[in-house]
Amino acid sequence: MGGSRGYSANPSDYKLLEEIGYGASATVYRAIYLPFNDVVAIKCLDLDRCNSNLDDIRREAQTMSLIDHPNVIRAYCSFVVDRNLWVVMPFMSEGSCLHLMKIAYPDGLEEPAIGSILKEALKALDYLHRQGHIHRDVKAGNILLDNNGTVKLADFGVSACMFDAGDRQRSRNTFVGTPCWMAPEVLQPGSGYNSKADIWSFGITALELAHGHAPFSKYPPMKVLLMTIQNAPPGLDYDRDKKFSKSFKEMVAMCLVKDQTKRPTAEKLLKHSFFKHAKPPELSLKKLFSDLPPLWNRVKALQLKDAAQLALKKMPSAEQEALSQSEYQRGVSAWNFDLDDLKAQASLVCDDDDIHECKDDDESMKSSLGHKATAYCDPSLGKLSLNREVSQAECRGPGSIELLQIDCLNGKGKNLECAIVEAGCQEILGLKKNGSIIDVMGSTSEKDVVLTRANTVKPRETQTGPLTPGVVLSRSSSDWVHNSERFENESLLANERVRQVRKAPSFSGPLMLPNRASGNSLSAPIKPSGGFRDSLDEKSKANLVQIKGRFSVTSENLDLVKDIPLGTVSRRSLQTSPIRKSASVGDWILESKKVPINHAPKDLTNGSVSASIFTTHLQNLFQQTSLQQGLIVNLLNSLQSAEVVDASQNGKLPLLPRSESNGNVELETAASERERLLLGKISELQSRMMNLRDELNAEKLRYEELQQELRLMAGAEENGDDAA
Ligand SMILES: Nc1ncnc2c1ncn2[C@@H]1O[C@H](COP(=O)(O)OP(=O)(O)OP(=O)(O)O)[C@@H](O)[C@H]1O
Repeated sequence: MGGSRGYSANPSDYKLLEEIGYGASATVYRAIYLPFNDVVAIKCLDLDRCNSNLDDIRREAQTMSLIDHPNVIRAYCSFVVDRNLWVVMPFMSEGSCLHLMKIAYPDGLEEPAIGSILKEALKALDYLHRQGHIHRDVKAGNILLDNNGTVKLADFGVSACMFDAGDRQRSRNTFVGTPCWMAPEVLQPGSGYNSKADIWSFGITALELAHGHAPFSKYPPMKVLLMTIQNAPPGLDYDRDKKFSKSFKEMVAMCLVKDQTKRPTAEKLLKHSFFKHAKPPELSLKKLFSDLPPLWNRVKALQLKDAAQLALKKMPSAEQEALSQSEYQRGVSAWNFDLDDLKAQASLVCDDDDIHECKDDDESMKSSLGHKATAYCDPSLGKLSLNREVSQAECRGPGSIELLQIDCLNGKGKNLECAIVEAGCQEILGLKKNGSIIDVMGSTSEKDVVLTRANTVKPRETQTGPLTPGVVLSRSSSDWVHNSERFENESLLANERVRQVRKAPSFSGPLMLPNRASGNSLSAPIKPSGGFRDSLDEKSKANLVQIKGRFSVTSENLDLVKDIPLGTVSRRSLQTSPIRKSASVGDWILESKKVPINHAPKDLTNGSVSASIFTTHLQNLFQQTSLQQGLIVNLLNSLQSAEVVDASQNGKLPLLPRSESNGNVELETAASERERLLLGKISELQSRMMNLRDELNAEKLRYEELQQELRLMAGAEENGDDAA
């Protein structure tokens, strides 16, 4: 292979210089072809990282060398060096449009520049399509610029062959590509696609150049897949994109039609008024790079930033994901998809902010990918990918990455990422304080910088891996513990649980929860009955009749506590009362056994018992009776108001209507109903009070009788002594 135009296939004829680009499986170097002293670019493809066999690679490289169009990068020659394929190409001194935007135009380019770039790229596509080729990877990262304004479409053939041997859709339902740029028909297996897929990607590239990033670029790939299939096509917004012309918007809309048959061909699109009025690139593009440092320095700065972003992800498990995400964010086209896997993952993705959207996504997936609902709930899928966003800065695409860069270049960076970038950027870019980059970037407001930093230091968590109870609990249980500390009330706890379930990602399938290790264990499952029930001892549980609000009623104390709101009982009374506060959950438990109300001393009449024992016992009894009396009085004092509040909250008593507009009749009805219920309660309480009074009087009588007996016994003893 090779040898065209006199370039040899001898590696020693080339001197590799700086790295000027990197992709999924290739690194691109600036190089000198020594015999001619000519600057070239050499793409070094790591054959070990490619899936295709050498024959496929050779064939594609040959195809590439046959291409002859001013807007398509052609290979001068290609040859194998160790385990690498070297492809020698013309050197494009300003690199790709993506790198250009990343380094200097985070919010996109101006329309005249976009028009020029797109027109040249479209000419390339027109040529390729006429030749029967589909590019399949049209994006800003593959549009190369030279300092004289030349625009060339790159990455044709070789990378496609590297990964899919000429057929992007493989038997395993996997395909490669950069999802944000992919046409819906490419993402949907079996539907087939043709050169119109390039027109869709071309439309996405137009948006990328206009905004600095592709639509949906902040989302993980599986979500992009869903959104591309289900959402309305992206486009230039008539309000947000006011600065762009109507013809530009129209041209984009023509490309981004979901029905591929309705998209124009490249030839037809070239006739659109937007391109008719496009300026020659040498006029509109040169000024874009006038103040920028050399390409290799820009690339190095971007690499440092990427490396720093990866360094931020310290957890080993996150590294792989971060790397993948970084590649994805960079728009690397060799992101490998397994459609089955993606469908499974996509069904589990649920963004906090996008619960609704996610729901729609699922619906769409069901219809567009032919999945049944049960497929999404199948725990056997085994894989879980919670909505993964490595960091806000990363996810917001090149624009936000650039802001971070600005922060660092200005020497304001304080976090790890900035520290690393800061250490290298100034030197790499050869910048002085009044250097061109700083001037260009200095226009960015302080606010943006602060925002970017804040976003970066607060990465959003994502977990990828098998759906195991541990994964679920590690997140939810800590939240639970935190929240249960705040809410003692069982009903509040239940509400909180509902909220947590809503907040948590929607996991489908049964979960085997581990047994509680200890009461304080963070991983302890929350029982449906809540904390209060757990606080009761075994005996209480056995007697448990009802848990009502904050109170338990057991069969032992049923009569005593029936319907009495104890929360209003004074503390002083409670210290010696049968009501105590549960230490664990702060609820009140009534222990009727402590003070047996109707307990009559059985041995009082037994003459063998000494009078002093009787006296102590009777004094205790009297004390308890007095306390009970005090308790009853306290209860009665507080009962009425407490009952009103409690009953109102429980819906037993109708609250008086507050709105005056309800009219007098309604007001009166409610008032009389309320009055009736209150009166009922009062009479019920009165009868209960009378019963208690009777009991108290009986106790008093009994007490007096006992005292009488005591006196008699004492007198008898005295008489006996005298007689003796
Ligand atoms: N001829 C060239 N002149 C200057 N820079 C180049 C040239 N070819 C490639 N590059 C730079 O190298 C980067 C990677 O090159 P390329 O896209 O061919 O690699 P890749 O592995 O195929 O990447 P991708 O993942 O996008 O397919 C480009 O985005 C561009 O910035």
